[in-house]
Amino acid sequence: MPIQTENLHIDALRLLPAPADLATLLPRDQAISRTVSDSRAAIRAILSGADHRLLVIVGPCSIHDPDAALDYAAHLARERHRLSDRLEIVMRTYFEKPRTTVGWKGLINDPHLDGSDRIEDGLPAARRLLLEINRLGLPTATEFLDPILPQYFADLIAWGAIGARTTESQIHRQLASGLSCPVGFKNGTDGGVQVALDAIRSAAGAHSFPAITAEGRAAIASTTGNHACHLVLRGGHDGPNYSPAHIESISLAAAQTGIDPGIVIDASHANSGKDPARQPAVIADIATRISAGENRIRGVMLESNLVAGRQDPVAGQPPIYGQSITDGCLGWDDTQALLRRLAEVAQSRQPLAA
Ligand SMILES: O=C[C@H](O)[C@H](O)COP(=O)(O)O
Ligand SMILES: C=C(OP(=O)(O)O)C(=O)O
Repeated sequence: MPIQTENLHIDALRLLPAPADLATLLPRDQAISRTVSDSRAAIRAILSGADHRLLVIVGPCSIHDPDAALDYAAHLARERHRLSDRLEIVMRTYFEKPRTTVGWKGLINDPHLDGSDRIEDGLPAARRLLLEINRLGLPTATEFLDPILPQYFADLIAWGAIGARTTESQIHRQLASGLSCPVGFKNGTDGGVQVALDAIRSAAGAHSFPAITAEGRAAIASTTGNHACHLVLRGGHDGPNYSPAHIESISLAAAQTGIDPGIVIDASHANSGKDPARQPAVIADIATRISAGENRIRGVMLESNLVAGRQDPVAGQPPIYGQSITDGCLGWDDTQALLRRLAEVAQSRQPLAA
Protein backbone atom coordinates (compact mmCIF):
# COMPACT_ATOMS: atom_id res chain seq x y z
CA MET A 1 0.00 0.00 0.00
CA PRO A 2 1.38 3.45 -0.87
CA ILE A 3 1.75 5.57 2.23
CA GLN A 4 -0.34 8.74 1.95
CA THR A 5 1.59 11.78 3.14
CA GLU A 6 -0.51 14.58 1.65
CA ASN A 7 -3.96 16.07 2.28
CA LEU A 8 -4.29 14.22 5.58
CA HIS A 9 -6.26 17.12 7.03
CA ILE A 10 -7.97 18.35 3.87
CA ASP A 11 -11.61 17.35 3.67
CA ALA A 12 -12.44 18.98 0.32
CA LEU A 13 -11.12 21.45 -2.25
CA ARG A 14 -13.76 23.48 -4.14
CA LEU A 15 -12.88 25.66 -7.11
CA LEU A 16 -13.45 29.41 -6.92
CA PRO A 17 -14.12 31.58 -9.98
CA ALA A 18 -11.13 33.56 -11.18
CA PRO A 19 -10.99 37.20 -9.97
CA ALA A 20 -11.47 38.39 -13.58
CA ASP A 21 -14.68 36.34 -13.88
CA LEU A 22 -16.14 38.02 -10.80
CA ALA A 23 -15.10 41.45 -12.08
CA THR A 24 -16.81 40.71 -15.41
CA LEU A 25 -19.97 39.70 -13.60
CA LEU A 26 -19.79 42.70 -11.26
CA PRO A 27 -17.84 45.41 -13.07
CA ARG A 28 -16.99 48.88 -11.75
CA ASP A 29 -17.97 51.82 -13.88
CA GLN A 30 -16.20 55.12 -14.42
CA ALA A 31 -18.06 56.93 -11.60
CA ILE A 32 -17.10 54.21 -9.11
CA SER A 33 -13.48 54.25 -10.28
CA ARG A 34 -13.47 58.01 -9.68
CA THR A 35 -14.86 57.67 -6.14
CA VAL A 36 -12.16 55.12 -5.27
CA SER A 37 -9.34 56.96 -6.93
CA ASP A 38 -10.26 60.47 -5.68
CA SER A 39 -10.60 59.21 -2.13
CA ARG A 40 -7.23 57.43 -2.24
CA ALA A 41 -5.64 60.70 -3.40
CA ALA A 42 -7.43 62.67 -0.67
CA ILE A 43 -6.32 60.18 2.01
CA ARG A 44 -2.70 60.41 0.82
CA ALA A 45 -2.89 64.21 1.00
CA ILE A 46 -4.42 64.13 4.50
CA LEU A 47 -1.81 61.66 5.77
CA SER A 48 1.01 63.82 4.46
CA GLY A 49 -0.51 66.96 5.98
CA ALA A 50 -1.04 68.66 2.59
CA ASP A 51 -4.83 68.48 3.07
CA HIS A 52 -6.04 70.01 6.36
CA ARG A 53 -9.09 67.74 6.63
CA LEU A 54 -9.41 64.76 8.97
CA LEU A 55 -9.70 61.20 7.71
CA VAL A 56 -12.59 59.39 9.39
CA ILE A 57 -12.88 55.62 8.90
CA VAL A 58 -16.25 54.74 10.35
CA GLY A 59 -18.70 51.87 10.14
CA PRO A 60 -19.57 48.42 11.44
CA CYS A 61 -17.04 46.17 13.09
CA SER A 62 -18.05 43.64 10.43
CA ILE A 63 -20.63 43.35 7.68
CA HIS A 64 -23.01 40.41 8.06
CA ASP A 65 -26.18 41.78 6.40
CA PRO A 66 -25.58 43.61 3.09
CA ASP A 67 -29.05 45.26 3.20
CA ALA A 68 -28.42 46.78 6.63
CA ALA A 69 -24.91 47.81 5.54
CA LEU A 70 -26.33 49.63 2.52
CA ASP A 71 -28.93 51.32 4.74
CA TYR A 72 -26.07 52.45 7.04
CA ALA A 73 -24.10 53.60 3.97
CA ALA A 74 -27.01 55.81 2.85
CA HIS A 75 -26.95 57.58 6.26
CA LEU A 76 -23.16 57.93 6.16
CA ALA A 77 -23.09 59.14 2.54
CA ARG A 78 -25.30 62.08 3.56
CA GLU A 79 -22.83 63.02 6.33
CA ARG A 80 -19.90 62.61 3.94
CA HIS A 81 -21.40 65.04 1.46
CA ARG A 82 -22.45 67.50 4.19
CA LEU A 83 -19.03 67.57 5.91
CA SER A 84 -16.74 67.02 2.92
CA ASP A 85 -14.96 70.36 3.28
CA ARG A 86 -13.67 69.24 6.71
CA LEU A 87 -13.75 65.44 6.81
CA GLU A 88 -12.83 62.66 4.40
CA ILE A 89 -15.34 60.05 5.52
CA VAL A 90 -14.72 56.46 4.43
CA MET A 91 -16.97 53.56 5.43
CA ARG A 92 -15.59 50.51 7.25
CA THR A 93 -16.69 47.56 5.10
CA TYR A 94 -14.91 44.75 6.94
CA PHE A 95 -15.56 41.36 5.38
CA GLU A 96 -12.73 39.32 6.95
CA LYS A 97 -12.42 39.03 10.73
CA PRO A 98 -9.18 37.90 12.35
CA ARG A 99 -10.19 35.92 15.45
CA THR A 100 -8.20 35.66 18.66
CA THR A 101 -9.05 31.95 18.71
CA VAL A 102 -12.16 30.88 16.81
CA GLY A 103 -15.42 32.53 15.81
CA TRP A 104 -17.35 33.73 12.76
CA LYS A 105 -14.75 34.83 10.20
CA GLY A 106 -16.82 37.34 8.29
CA LEU A 107 -19.15 37.69 5.32
CA ILE A 108 -16.68 36.42 2.73
CA ASN A 109 -15.86 33.26 4.69
CA ASP A 110 -19.31 32.44 5.96
CA PRO A 111 -21.95 34.61 4.24
CA HIS A 112 -24.87 32.47 5.44
CA LEU A 113 -23.75 32.73 9.11
CA ASP A 114 -24.26 29.01 9.57
CA GLY A 115 -20.79 27.51 9.33
CA SER A 116 -21.34 26.44 5.71
CA ASP A 117 -18.32 28.62 4.74
CA ARG A 118 -19.54 29.27 1.19
CA ILE A 119 -16.75 31.61 0.14
CA GLU A 120 -18.04 31.24 -3.42
CA ASP A 121 -21.18 33.16 -2.28
CA GLY A 122 -19.33 35.52 0.07
CA LEU A 123 -17.03 36.96 -2.58
CA PRO A 124 -19.82 38.14 -4.93
CA ALA A 125 -21.83 39.42 -1.93
CA ALA A 126 -18.85 41.52 -0.81
CA ARG A 127 -18.06 42.82 -4.29
CA ARG A 128 -21.71 43.68 -5.00
CA LEU A 129 -21.99 45.63 -1.75
CA LEU A 130 -18.74 47.52 -2.39
CA LEU A 131 -20.07 48.55 -5.81
CA GLU A 132 -23.36 49.72 -4.30
CA ILE A 133 -21.68 51.73 -1.54
CA ASN A 134 -19.18 53.35 -3.91
CA ARG A 135 -22.10 54.17 -6.23
CA LEU A 136 -23.43 56.43 -3.42
CA GLY A 137 -20.17 58.41 -3.71
CA LEU A 138 -19.04 56.86 -0.40
CA PRO A 139 -15.55 55.28 -0.49
CA THR A 140 -14.83 52.08 1.42
CA ALA A 141 -12.19 50.74 3.83
CA THR A 142 -11.42 47.16 4.75
CA GLU A 143 -8.95 44.95 6.58
CA PHE A 144 -6.96 42.73 4.22
CA LEU A 145 -6.49 39.39 5.93
CA ASP A 146 -6.20 36.67 3.30
CA PRO A 147 -3.36 37.27 0.81
CA ILE A 148 -5.27 35.84 -2.21
CA LEU A 149 -8.66 37.52 -1.80
CA PRO A 150 -7.62 41.15 -2.59
CA GLN A 151 -7.58 40.21 -6.28
CA TYR A 152 -11.37 39.91 -6.04
CA PHE A 153 -12.21 43.35 -4.64
CA ALA A 154 -9.18 45.57 -3.87
CA ASP A 155 -10.01 47.72 -6.92
CA LEU A 156 -13.01 49.01 -4.93
CA ILE A 157 -11.16 49.87 -1.71
CA ALA A 158 -9.95 53.40 -0.88
CA TRP A 159 -8.16 52.57 2.41
CA GLY A 160 -6.85 49.27 3.73
CA ALA A 161 -5.82 48.05 7.17
CA ILE A 162 -3.42 45.38 8.24
CA GLY A 163 -4.72 44.36 11.64
CA ALA A 164 -3.05 44.07 15.01
CA ARG A 165 -2.76 40.29 14.69
CA THR A 166 -0.99 40.40 11.31
CA THR A 167 1.14 43.58 11.36
CA GLU A 168 4.22 41.51 12.16
CA SER A 169 3.56 39.05 9.32
CA GLN A 170 5.89 39.27 6.33
CA ILE A 171 3.09 37.97 4.11
CA HIS A 172 0.89 40.94 5.01
CA ARG A 173 3.72 43.45 4.66
CA GLN A 174 4.41 42.08 1.16
CA LEU A 175 0.73 42.25 0.35
CA ALA A 176 0.57 45.92 1.47
CA SER A 177 3.60 46.70 -0.69
CA GLY A 178 1.52 45.84 -3.75
CA LEU A 179 -1.86 47.32 -2.78
CA SER A 180 -3.00 50.39 -4.71
CA CYS A 181 -4.63 52.09 -1.70
CA PRO A 182 -3.09 53.74 1.38
CA VAL A 183 -2.66 51.14 4.13
CA GLY A 184 -2.75 51.62 7.91
CA PHE A 185 -0.76 49.19 10.03
CA LYS A 186 -2.22 48.68 13.49
CA ASN A 187 0.08 48.39 16.49
CA GLY A 188 0.26 44.84 17.89
CA THR A 189 -2.35 43.48 20.31
CA ASP A 190 0.29 43.72 23.06
CA GLY A 191 0.55 47.46 22.37
CA GLY A 192 3.90 47.19 20.59
CA VAL A 193 4.31 50.01 18.07
CA GLN A 194 7.74 49.06 16.74
CA VAL A 195 6.23 46.14 14.75
CA ALA A 196 3.98 48.62 12.92
CA LEU A 197 6.88 50.99 12.23
CA ASP A 198 8.90 48.03 10.90
CA ALA A 199 5.89 47.03 8.79
CA ILE A 200 5.63 50.52 7.25
CA ARG A 201 9.30 50.37 6.28
CA SER A 202 8.95 46.87 4.90
CA ALA A 203 5.80 47.67 2.86
CA ALA A 204 7.50 50.71 1.32
CA GLY A 205 10.03 48.39 -0.28
CA ALA A 206 9.79 46.20 -3.38
CA HIS A 207 8.97 42.52 -2.82
CA SER A 208 8.44 39.36 -4.86
CA PHE A 209 6.06 36.73 -3.52
CA PRO A 210 3.57 34.07 -4.62
CA ALA A 211 0.16 35.41 -5.67
CA ILE A 212 -2.64 34.70 -8.14
CA THR A 213 -3.34 36.47 -11.41
CA ALA A 214 -6.69 37.96 -12.40
CA GLU A 215 -7.19 34.74 -14.39
CA GLY A 216 -6.68 32.68 -11.22
CA ARG A 217 -3.25 31.26 -12.10
CA ALA A 218 -0.46 30.85 -9.56
CA ALA A 219 2.10 33.60 -10.17
CA ILE A 220 4.97 35.57 -8.69
CA ALA A 221 3.97 39.16 -7.92
CA SER A 222 6.77 41.74 -8.00
CA THR A 223 5.77 44.97 -6.29
CA THR A 224 7.18 48.50 -6.34
CA GLY A 225 6.39 49.29 -2.68
CA ASN A 226 3.58 51.31 -1.10
CA HIS A 227 4.60 54.75 0.17
CA ALA A 228 1.18 55.56 1.63
CA CYS A 229 1.49 53.27 4.65
CA HIS A 230 1.05 54.73 8.11
CA LEU A 231 0.39 53.97 11.75
CA VAL A 232 -2.97 53.21 13.38
CA LEU A 233 -2.93 53.27 17.18
CA ARG A 234 -5.52 50.90 18.66
CA GLY A 235 -4.25 50.44 22.24
CA GLY A 236 -2.90 47.18 23.63
CA HIS A 237 -2.88 44.83 26.60
CA ASP A 238 -1.73 47.69 28.87
CA GLY A 239 -4.61 49.93 27.80
CA PRO A 240 -5.05 52.92 25.49
CA ASN A 241 -2.18 54.48 23.55
CA TYR A 242 -3.61 57.78 22.28
CA SER A 243 -2.54 60.07 25.19
CA PRO A 244 -0.33 63.12 24.45
CA ALA A 245 2.62 61.24 26.01
CA HIS A 246 2.04 58.26 23.71
CA ILE A 247 1.78 60.48 20.61
CA GLU A 248 4.97 62.28 21.65
CA SER A 249 7.06 59.14 22.14
CA ILE A 250 5.60 57.30 19.15
CA SER A 251 6.17 60.30 16.86
CA LEU A 252 9.77 60.46 18.06
CA ALA A 253 10.25 56.73 17.39
CA ALA A 254 8.67 57.17 13.93
CA ALA A 255 10.92 60.11 13.10
CA GLN A 256 13.99 58.13 14.21
CA THR A 257 12.95 55.39 11.77
CA GLY A 258 12.48 57.99 9.01
CA ILE A 259 8.70 57.60 8.98
CA ASP A 260 6.29 60.53 8.68
CA PRO A 261 4.45 60.81 12.00
CA GLY A 262 0.96 61.06 10.42
CA ILE A 263 -1.15 58.94 12.76
CA VAL A 264 -4.69 57.55 12.73
CA ILE A 265 -6.25 56.78 16.11
CA ASP A 266 -8.69 53.91 16.43
CA ALA A 267 -11.17 55.00 19.10
CA SER A 268 -12.36 51.41 19.45
CA HIS A 269 -10.61 48.13 20.32
CA ALA A 270 -8.12 48.45 23.20
CA ASN A 271 -8.37 52.27 23.09
CA SER A 272 -11.88 51.91 24.48
CA GLY A 273 -11.40 48.62 26.33
CA LYS A 274 -13.75 47.11 23.70
CA ASP A 275 -16.61 49.09 25.28
CA PRO A 276 -18.27 51.04 22.45
CA ALA A 277 -19.77 53.51 24.94
CA ARG A 278 -16.23 54.75 25.63
CA GLN A 279 -15.59 55.79 22.02
CA PRO A 280 -17.20 59.25 22.46
CA ALA A 281 -14.80 60.05 25.34
CA VAL A 282 -11.82 59.04 23.18
CA ILE A 283 -13.06 61.26 20.34
CA ALA A 284 -13.80 64.15 22.75
CA ASP A 285 -10.23 63.99 24.04
CA ILE A 286 -8.74 63.84 20.55
CA ALA A 287 -10.99 66.66 19.32
CA THR A 288 -9.86 68.95 22.16
CA ARG A 289 -6.22 68.27 21.32
CA ILE A 290 -6.75 68.84 17.61
CA SER A 291 -8.44 72.17 18.27
CA ALA A 292 -5.44 73.09 20.46
CA GLY A 293 -3.13 72.54 17.46
CA GLU A 294 -2.17 68.83 17.57
CA ASN A 295 -1.54 68.08 13.90
CA ARG A 296 0.14 64.68 14.02
CA ILE A 297 -3.28 63.06 14.39
CA ARG A 298 -4.52 62.94 10.81
CA GLY A 299 -7.45 60.62 11.21
CA VAL A 300 -9.65 58.54 13.47
CA MET A 301 -11.45 55.22 13.27
CA LEU A 302 -14.85 54.54 14.83
CA GLU A 303 -16.86 51.33 15.06
CA SER A 304 -20.47 52.25 14.44
CA ASN A 305 -23.69 50.70 13.21
CA LEU A 306 -27.38 51.57 12.89
CA VAL A 307 -28.09 50.08 16.32
CA ALA A 308 -25.76 50.39 19.33
CA GLY A 309 -24.12 47.40 21.02
CA ARG A 310 -23.69 43.84 19.81
CA GLN A 311 -25.57 40.55 19.70
CA ASP A 312 -24.81 36.85 19.53
CA PRO A 313 -26.83 35.38 16.67
CA VAL A 314 -29.35 32.75 17.83
CA ALA A 315 -29.79 29.72 15.54
CA GLY A 316 -33.12 29.80 13.73
CA GLN A 317 -33.75 33.49 14.51
CA PRO A 318 -32.84 36.46 12.32
CA PRO A 319 -30.30 38.77 13.99
CA ILE A 320 -31.45 42.23 15.15
CA TYR A 321 -31.36 44.47 12.07
CA GLY A 322 -28.40 46.86 11.98
CA GLN A 323 -26.59 45.54 15.08
CA SER A 324 -23.07 44.09 15.13
CA ILE A 325 -22.47 40.36 15.56
CA THR A 326 -18.77 40.92 16.32
CA ASP A 327 -17.52 43.83 18.48
CA GLY A 328 -20.00 46.30 19.98
CA CYS A 329 -20.55 49.52 18.02
CA LEU A 330 -21.91 53.00 18.59
CA GLY A 331 -25.45 53.62 17.33
CA TRP A 332 -26.19 56.02 14.48
CA ASP A 333 -27.23 59.10 16.53
CA ASP A 334 -24.04 59.04 18.62
CA THR A 335 -22.02 58.51 15.45
CA GLN A 336 -23.60 61.53 13.77
CA ALA A 337 -22.88 63.71 16.83
CA LEU A 338 -19.21 62.62 16.83
CA LEU A 339 -18.83 63.28 13.10
CA ARG A 340 -20.15 66.80 13.61
CA ARG A 341 -17.78 67.41 16.53
CA LEU A 342 -14.84 66.20 14.44
CA ALA A 343 -15.91 68.48 11.58
CA GLU A 344 -15.99 71.42 14.00
CA VAL A 345 -12.38 70.92 15.10
CA ALA A 346 -11.14 70.05 11.60
CA GLN A 347 -12.28 73.49 10.48
CA SER A 348 -9.50 75.16 12.46
CA ARG A 349 -6.71 73.02 10.94
CA GLN A 350 -4.24 74.41 8.44
CA PRO A 351 -2.48 72.34 5.78
CA LEU A 352 1.15 71.75 6.82
CA ALA A 353 2.44 72.61 3.38
CA ALA A 354 0.66 76.02 3.29
O1 LIG B 1 -12.52 43.76 15.54
C1 LIG B 1 -12.89 42.65 15.82
C2 LIG B 1 -12.30 41.84 16.88
O2 LIG B 1 -11.75 42.63 17.87
C3 LIG B 1 -11.25 40.92 16.34
O3 LIG B 1 -11.71 40.33 15.16
C4 LIG B 1 -10.92 39.87 17.37
O4 LIG B 1 -12.06 39.31 17.81
P1 LIG B 1 -12.14 38.16 18.91
O5 LIG B 1 -11.13 38.44 19.98
O6 LIG B 1 -13.56 38.24 19.39
O7 LIG B 1 -11.86 36.87 18.20
C1 LIG C 1 -9.83 43.54 14.07
C2 LIG C 1 -9.75 44.86 14.07
O1 LIG C 1 -8.87 45.61 14.70
P1 LIG C 1 -7.52 45.15 15.44
O2 LIG C 1 -6.68 44.53 14.39
O3 LIG C 1 -6.99 46.45 15.94
O4 LIG C 1 -7.91 44.23 16.54
C3 LIG C 1 -10.76 45.68 13.35
O5 LIG C 1 -10.51 46.88 13.16
O6 LIG C 1 -11.78 45.11 12.99
